[in-house]
Amino acid sequence: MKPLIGISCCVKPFGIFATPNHAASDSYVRVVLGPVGGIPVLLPAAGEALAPAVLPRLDGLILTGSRSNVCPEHYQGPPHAEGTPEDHDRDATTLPLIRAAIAAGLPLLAICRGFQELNVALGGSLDQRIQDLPGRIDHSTPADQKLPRIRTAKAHGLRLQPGSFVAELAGDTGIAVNSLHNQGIARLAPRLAAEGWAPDGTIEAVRVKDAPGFAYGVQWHPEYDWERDAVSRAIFERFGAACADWASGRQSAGRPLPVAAE
Ligand SMILES: N[C@@H](CCC(=O)NCCCC(=O)O)C(=O)O
Repeated sequence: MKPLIGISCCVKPFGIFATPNHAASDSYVRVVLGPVGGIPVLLPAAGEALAPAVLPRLDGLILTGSRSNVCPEHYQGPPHAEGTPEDHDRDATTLPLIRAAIAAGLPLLAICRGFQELNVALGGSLDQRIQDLPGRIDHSTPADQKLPRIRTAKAHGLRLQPGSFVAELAGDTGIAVNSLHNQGIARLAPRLAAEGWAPDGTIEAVRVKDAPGFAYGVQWHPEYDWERDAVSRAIFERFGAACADWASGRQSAGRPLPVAAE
């Protein structure tokens, strides 16, 4: 049985009345159906009650990227600049969901905003516009480029911790990654180990130090280029293998399985 993979949604206005909808990018659905080898399950931003209800039925969790930003109140940061997009419903859902998933040992892959949520959920903080900090490069989405190029362009290289998860996948070649973010890790959460850095020192990859299984976060977007980039694909294949192991354990341990439709 293929593993069920939770994908975090954002609340986004749709249609002529801009009514709130719960949405996630097609790139996450496709990567779960592809190299992850699972069944995607979109998780609405329905608040903290979602975690205990849904986690026992999942075999893995992806925290997705988004243009919105973690509200600074969650890390005692200064208010965002006027017009900075936020998604309070998503924060209220993913921060407790991350803590519960890690406590349960559920395989977890946090991407971009999800990477930032992982750090905040575990007690870290964020810088809100890293391009304004001395010595830092601009990691944000170039507004004048076409989306395909932004998503697959390699914006900067990464220094990887020898022996770390991504370093094992990248071999000696090292990797270059896309970059679509304004925010970044300021104070690293105590339970996270940094394993990858941009040339300007921005933390780009972390591991949950005391997690029993797969629990990683990346600031870049491997879901945008796994069809052409071997390391991106391998990240999802390793995550999928961890989820498949979790699923087989869940079946054998008799943990709740979705009730088959009548
Ligand atoms: N908003 C945060 C996180 C950035 C992020 O997740 N980018 C993905 C954008 C996806 C899209 O363009 O739809 C930040 O700016 O740091």
